[in-house]
Order: sequence, then structure tokens, then C-alpha cells
Amino acid sequence: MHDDIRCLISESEIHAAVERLGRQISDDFGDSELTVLGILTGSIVLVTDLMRRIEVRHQLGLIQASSYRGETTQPDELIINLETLPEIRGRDVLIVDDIFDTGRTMTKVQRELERFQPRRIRSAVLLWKKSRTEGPVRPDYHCFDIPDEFVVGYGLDYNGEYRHLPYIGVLPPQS
Ligand SMILES: O=P(O)(O)OC[C@H]1O[C@H](OP(=O)(O)OP(=O)(O)O)[C@H](O)[C@@H]1O
Ligand SMILES: Nc1nc2[nH]cnc2c(=O)[nH]1
Repeated sequence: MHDDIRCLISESEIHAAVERLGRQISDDFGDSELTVLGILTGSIVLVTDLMRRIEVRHQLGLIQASSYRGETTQPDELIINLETLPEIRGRDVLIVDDIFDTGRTMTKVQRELERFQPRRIRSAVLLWKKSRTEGPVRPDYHCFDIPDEFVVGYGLDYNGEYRHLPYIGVLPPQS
């Protein structure tokens, strides 16, 4: 059905990596009051898979981060909507996202969350495009390093589509 999409990371590779990540997080956060916080929309597939691999008690939260181009905002201004943020004061927060690219989203989300006085903030992503990363922030956990290519699937979209693909793929030129 999607023969023209080149598979970069297969469904089985993703499942094995998410399982390993869940085990590592279970070990690292065993004794803590943990909140897993997904960044909408791209993280939804990872966060629902990952939370079922985390074997320690935790709460789930979701917040939205979007880039707007509007009359009242700067081009590409990143808006973080914290209306749905649960109580995180004194808790360990694991931010989960599908991809760490420039790192702007994760950097801004972490900065915004500090105001709510969590005990500590850590981050986990499926993909890290290291060659594009700006600034000092790095993901604490990541499953795969990927080259500088625009990827879709497993939550990642192109114009709102392809999020449902169970693998990570690269679109052909001019799709
Ligand atoms: O490291 P960065 O360069 O900031 O890029 C990473 C962000 O880009 C994508 O979100 P996008 O803004 O496309 O929104 P979406 O999750 O709704 O698809 C992705 O889900 C990350 O949140
Ligand atoms: N779909 C998608 N969204 C992104 N956001 C930042 N990098 C990417 C990417 O490679 N693919």
C-alpha cells in the first residue's frame, strides 16, 4: 500500500527498542513518583507503547507543543499548551517525544516545566537526529540515531498523514 516509502526502521526493531527502553526506565525510576508526559501529537504511539513496558507505578500526562505562523506570533514560534498538565510538583517527570531534531521543542518544554517545581526532569525519544541538534540540551534516553532525513510513521506525520504507519520510513522526493 505504501510501496514508495523506504523503510528506515522496521516494526520489529521499534518494538525491541521500546521494550529495552521500558526496562531501563523501570530500573532507573523504581523508587520514584513518576509522571510520564507525552508531547502531542507525535508522541502518542510511542507513549502508549512505552507506558505498557514500564513496570513501575506511574501517572500519564499529555501536553501539546505546536509551531504557529500567525499574525500575533513570530514565524515558527513554538507554543506550549500546559492546560492539560497534571500536578508534577515534587515528582519525577519523564518527557516522551517521537523525535529530537533541533531540540527546540524539548528545550522549551523542559524550561516551562521547571516552573512547576518537579523533583527532576528527564527525556526519552524514539529518534535522535544528532547532526541537526542545536544548543546544549540532549535527550537522556533515545532508541535510534537517524541521519538528516525527513521521516514519517509511528506517530510522525507529513501534512497530518502517515502517523499510523507501524515503521519509520522516508518519503520519496516530492510526495
Ligand atoms: O527537535 P525539534 O526540531 O523541536 O523537532 C521535534 C518536534 O517536531 C515534531 O513535532 P511537530 O511540531 O511536527 O508537531 P506534531 O508532534 O504535532 O507532529 C516532533 O513531534 C517533536 O515534538
Ligand atoms: N514528521 C517529521 N517531523 C519532524 N519534526 C522534526 N523532524 C521531523 C521529521 O524528520 N519528520
